[in-house]
Amino acid sequence: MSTTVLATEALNIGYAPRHGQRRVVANDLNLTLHAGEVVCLLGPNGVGKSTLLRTLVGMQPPLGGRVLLDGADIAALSPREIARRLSVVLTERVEVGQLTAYALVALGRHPHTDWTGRLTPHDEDVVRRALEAVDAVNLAARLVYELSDGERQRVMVARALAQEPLVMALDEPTAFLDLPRRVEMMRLLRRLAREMNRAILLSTHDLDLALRTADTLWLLAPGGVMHVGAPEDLVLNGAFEATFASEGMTFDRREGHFRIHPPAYRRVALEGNGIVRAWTVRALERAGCLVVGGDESAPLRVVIGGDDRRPCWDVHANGAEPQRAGSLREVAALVQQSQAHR
Ligand SMILES: Nc1ncnc2c1ncn2[C@@H]1O[C@H](COP(=O)(O)OP(=O)(O)OP(=O)(O)O)[C@@H](O)[C@H]1O
Repeated sequence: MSTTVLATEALNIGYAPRHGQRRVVANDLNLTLHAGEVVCLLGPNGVGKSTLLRTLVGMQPPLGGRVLLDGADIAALSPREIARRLSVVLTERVEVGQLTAYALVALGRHPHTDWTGRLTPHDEDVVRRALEAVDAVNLAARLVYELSDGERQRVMVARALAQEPLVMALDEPTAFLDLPRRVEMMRLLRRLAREMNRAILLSTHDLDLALRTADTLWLLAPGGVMHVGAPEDLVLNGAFEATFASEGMTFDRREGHFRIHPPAYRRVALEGNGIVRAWTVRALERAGCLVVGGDESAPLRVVIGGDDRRPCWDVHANGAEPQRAGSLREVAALVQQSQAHR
């Protein structure tokens, strides 16, 4: 197993205001993060992901236990000592005034420069390599406030990289990004972990991307219960499904994604296979149906015909003459009509 760069010992997290009630979010967390590893911290809203992340990076004191950064208790390290080992990328937009992307990334060298803050040729080299690593050399001279969300996020990751940390912690780095940019960001983080041997910890609500990208999931369930494991193990043992269990939604273990079930569903037997079947299931579920196999009995039967490029559907309702549909919009309309006439 590779080097442990961050660990917790019997860590309790939460809030202990001077006036008011103590609020425990999770207790007795014993977690480890290794060099070269991508860990995704997942959990439903309000379960405590940000609280844990803030405690791990030393921005919030623990209620009990310790966080060890590179073997040292983070509570005993100075901010500069922490910054040499750990960098943080937060979701909130930081006010950067008139800084260029280059100047912002160069700020990442601060923990390594002398009191004048002057960059040595080595520091400049590190900044250039950080920009290269996130494919942002062409953004160097641009003002940060003019960048798109995706471009700014890459520059923020470059700033974190320029710190040359052992651990990079990112709070929802894919928030505000469109799907291609989210995939790109996750790929980038994965590559940085592998090629630069960084440990990367990120919190996210992107369940699908986390399942596909993370080496390890830290799954924080309601009540502060933490499940740790490879994504596939946590799907197979049911922890993933249980953590996100919600009325009207079930997790499809075979496909690895959640299905949304409208509350009032009607059974529809579906005959047919392949890609047309998959999209027909989606359309029928959206129309409020529970789709069962073609060999099961149901008041409605849909039979797929044609081929993948030009499919058609025969809708049989309660033994009446079948009606032919040339699109899934028509299938949904026929299903709804037959419901109205029930
Ligand atoms: N400053 C605070 N003082 C007291 N309780 C707080 C404070 N900040 C957050 N909490 C509570 O701690 C719990 C965990 O909050 P946290 O923000 O860590 O959850 P989260 O998993 O990051 O949520 P989300 O996914 O919605 O961002 C919540 O019940 C929240 O109300």
